[in-house]
Amino acid sequence: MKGLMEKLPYDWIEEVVNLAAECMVVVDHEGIVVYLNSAYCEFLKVTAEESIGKPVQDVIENSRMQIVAKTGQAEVASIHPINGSEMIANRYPLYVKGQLVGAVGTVMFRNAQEWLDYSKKIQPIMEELNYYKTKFEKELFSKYHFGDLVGSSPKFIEAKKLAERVSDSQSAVLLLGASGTGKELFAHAIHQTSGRRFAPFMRVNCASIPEHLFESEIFGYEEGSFTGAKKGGKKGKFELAHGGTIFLDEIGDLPLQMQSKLLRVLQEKEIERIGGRAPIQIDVRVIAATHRNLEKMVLDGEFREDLYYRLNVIKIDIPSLKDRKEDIVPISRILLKKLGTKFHRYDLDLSEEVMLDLERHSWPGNIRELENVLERAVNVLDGQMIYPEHLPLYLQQEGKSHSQTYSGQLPLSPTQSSKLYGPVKSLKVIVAEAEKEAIFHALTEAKGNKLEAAKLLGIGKTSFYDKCKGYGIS
Ligand SMILES: Nc1ncnc2c1ncn2[C@@H]1O[C@H](COP(=O)(O)OP(=O)(O)OP(=O)(O)O)[C@@H](O)[C@H]1O
Repeated sequence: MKGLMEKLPYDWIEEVVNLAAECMVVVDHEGIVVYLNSAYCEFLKVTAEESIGKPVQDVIENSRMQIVAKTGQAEVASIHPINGSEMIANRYPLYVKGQLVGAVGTVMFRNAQEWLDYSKKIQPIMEELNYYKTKFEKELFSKYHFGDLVGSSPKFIEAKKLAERVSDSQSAVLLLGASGTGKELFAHAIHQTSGRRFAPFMRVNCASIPEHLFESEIFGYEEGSFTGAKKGGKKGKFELAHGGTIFLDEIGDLPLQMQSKLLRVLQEKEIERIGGRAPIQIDVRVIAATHRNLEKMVLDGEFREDLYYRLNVIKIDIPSLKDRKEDIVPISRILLKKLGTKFHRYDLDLSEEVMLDLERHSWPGNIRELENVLERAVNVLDGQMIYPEHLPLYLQQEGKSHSQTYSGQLPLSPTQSSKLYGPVKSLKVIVAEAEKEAIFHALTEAKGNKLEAAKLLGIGKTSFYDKCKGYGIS
């Protein structure tokens, strides 16, 4: 091999090194710089003259060249922070006639501009990756603890104590309660207190997955198992939850056919991907939740009895807000604190009248509805105290009808009337306000589902969307 470069004019060699090796440094056995090419000089903003003869660590920050020159161990594609940038460095020991005489180092990119161009391309990709990583971690790992479950009513304390006691058991848990009572929060807290807390928490909304996609979502599939199957296949939720907890939300909405498939997984403790040849062992703890009456569904033949018994090992009834009125104000205060942080509004409080209005309402949407009511109040509030006029119209009306029924002072004097109703507005404005409130109310009841909300209001989809647009409701 010797002499291969003999025909290469000497002044070409340097150019070739500059072009081919990008940034290059050569050190001797003691780690003293013996060569630094012009691209590296340019990048480091030094001259070759001032660098050659110096220990490499004095020329290149974070250098490990002196180590490689001693150990003879190559370091390939290592991340090397220089000038505030993460460079990719290769360090090779230099052997001449079988003797370790030093080391040669290169970093990718010939100059800072090249690096900048590259990092401009890579930056948005890294940001996107971080965004999905955080989202994935957020979704996959539970975030609530029992400390987040506010309430001191006996029924609620009983439910919370039972949940805490069974957290570490491997048995299935069935959470029963009306919509918005905190079933998902309970599921998170149980997982978070269990020995599985460092493993994933996977939520499956049985009501929202279309029937034809259920199997592939839950059990996954192998590559090429059907038209449109992703390359490399896909893991199902059970596989993703391996070692952790799977939360089967709205289990009462699971179609019968899917109930049989789910039962099989729970019995066999293994799943088979669509198009897969071998079963996959899984170890997951199941927590199911529903607002529906599963016992009645079993009697009506809508829910499999055997599945019901599998899921109903530990049953926890979560009380509705109307059955724990004493918790309404403490929960509201906690929610106001959270809203304060979200909207940068601090020391928010409830007036006496508002506390009474909140305690009087029946809260069909439970804590979710309470959250929406308070968020709305914070949005229309100027100071820190929430008064009845900051509540949605339907709550104001309830409050008013209560005072009308019980005050025994009807008809009201003009002063009383304007105190209660405020200044007289045009009928058009009053109708618009009432419509807006009705839309908010329906959206709360329908958990944000616009089609459902339109149905509740008895109007068409287009008309509903038009109204939302008109009132700036997104
Ligand atoms: N005890 C509680 N203390 C404070 N906030 C709560 C409590 N319970 C529920 N919440 C809040 O109320 C909202 C609804 O809770 P969650 O989603 O857990 O209810 P859910 O019963 O699972 O509802 P759905 O059946 O509609 O899915 C959430 O934003 C949650 O943070």
